Amino acid sequence: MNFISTRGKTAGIGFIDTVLMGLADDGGLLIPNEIPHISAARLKEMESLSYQDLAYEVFSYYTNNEIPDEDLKDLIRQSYATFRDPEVTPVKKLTDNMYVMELFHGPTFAFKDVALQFLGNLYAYVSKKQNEIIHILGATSGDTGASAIEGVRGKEGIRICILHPHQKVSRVQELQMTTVDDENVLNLSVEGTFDDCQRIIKDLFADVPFKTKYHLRAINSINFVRILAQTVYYFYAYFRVQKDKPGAKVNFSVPTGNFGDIFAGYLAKRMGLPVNKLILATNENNILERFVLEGVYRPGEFKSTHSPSMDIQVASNFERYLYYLLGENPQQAAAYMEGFKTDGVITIAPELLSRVQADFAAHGVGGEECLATIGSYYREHGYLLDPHTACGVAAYEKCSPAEEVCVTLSTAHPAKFNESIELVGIEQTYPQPIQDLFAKPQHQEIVDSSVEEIVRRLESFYTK
Ligand SMILES: N[C@@H](CCOP(=O)(O)O)C(=O)O
Repeated sequence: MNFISTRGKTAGIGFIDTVLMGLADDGGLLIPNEIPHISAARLKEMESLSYQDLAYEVFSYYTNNEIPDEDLKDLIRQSYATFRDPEVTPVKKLTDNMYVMELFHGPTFAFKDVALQFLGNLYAYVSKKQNEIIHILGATSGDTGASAIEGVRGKEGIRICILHPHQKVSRVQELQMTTVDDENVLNLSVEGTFDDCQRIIKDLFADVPFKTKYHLRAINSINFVRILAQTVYYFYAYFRVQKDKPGAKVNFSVPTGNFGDIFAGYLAKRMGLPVNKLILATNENNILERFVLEGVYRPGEFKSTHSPSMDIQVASNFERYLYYLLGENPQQAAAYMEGFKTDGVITIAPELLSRVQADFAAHGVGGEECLATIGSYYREHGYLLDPHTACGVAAYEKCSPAEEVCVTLSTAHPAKFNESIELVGIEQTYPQPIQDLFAKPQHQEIVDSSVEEIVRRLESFYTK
């Protein structure tokens, strides 16, 4: 196993180097040179593994023996010991054919912890073993930032800078990031949107001399390890459902903005997990829905919604999927991405669209629909959905036939988005770690959205 770029000019990269490279040096995204296939017999044997053992098994297909077994097990153990639920990602049944997989039991109450607790520990491990300086640079629409900071705060040999869009994340998301007072953390609040933050990050990672000089490392889902760690919970949920409904075909409804979480599901399917349909749930920023329905990938006008973590126009991982859709042809993938850069649109042929629609269904959930879903699940099932999960549930209702089984990924705890929960007229009690945030001072610098400004702030942070 080694890793190659979707654009074909970077290849033969080992696992640790893939982690460190983040974005491929040719500007593409790193992917395995071949997707490992797990046989049906082996899947059967994996059914009763604990979350940690399952993670070890899935990671082992990719780590290329670069991390000794005991060290890998230890990294996994440490990473999931911080979760409040012993199952890590418990699966709850809400109706006969509908399950919710709760991904929010980690330290920052969002699914990002599943991958970023591991990646934070892995960075610390590599930094120590290889005497590597790790300067993490990331962009967030709210959840990734807090989770990445939590994963590495106070860790020796590591500095982290996170860009978030100024006043476009929820109050709790902002507090989670900016109340951290460790010296190795810098929060830049960018006057712009998440897409501006992500564009800056990608420009800086694509500048190989700059990236090398400052040892830039990625925590966003451009980093393949993010995808890999998120793949594990698809296996976990599928096996839990099989226990309840042996032989059931399983759909997954996935709230997604950057296409990372749902791409992890696609990868699990390509590895042999019998995933039926992947339902792509998004909000009014519905570029991905339009792609699945019409075969046209074109950013629209940015809208602030009840589900700010999905307020994204340009989805980072789309390029990984495009590569597979184009028959693993890097020249074509590079040409499509070049076309997107110049014309701002990708249009695929009808035969490719049929393939997309064989794998995915999609629904962009409106604001009223999102709030109505929160209200009805609270009243009818006594279950409080966060607004992103509510988009997942609304998309499940629209796209998954009633007789089919579906798992909706619950990506965050509702306490992170009280602004929206209040609008439904529901009063919630915050978990203590969230309540505590309101009394803490904040640390952040408000900056404009130019690359030059960010470089200036980074250079002063790195040379402190
Ligand atoms: N929704 C994300 C945006 C960044 O996505 P990532 O999966 O690439 O980290 C967030 O909450 O920050």
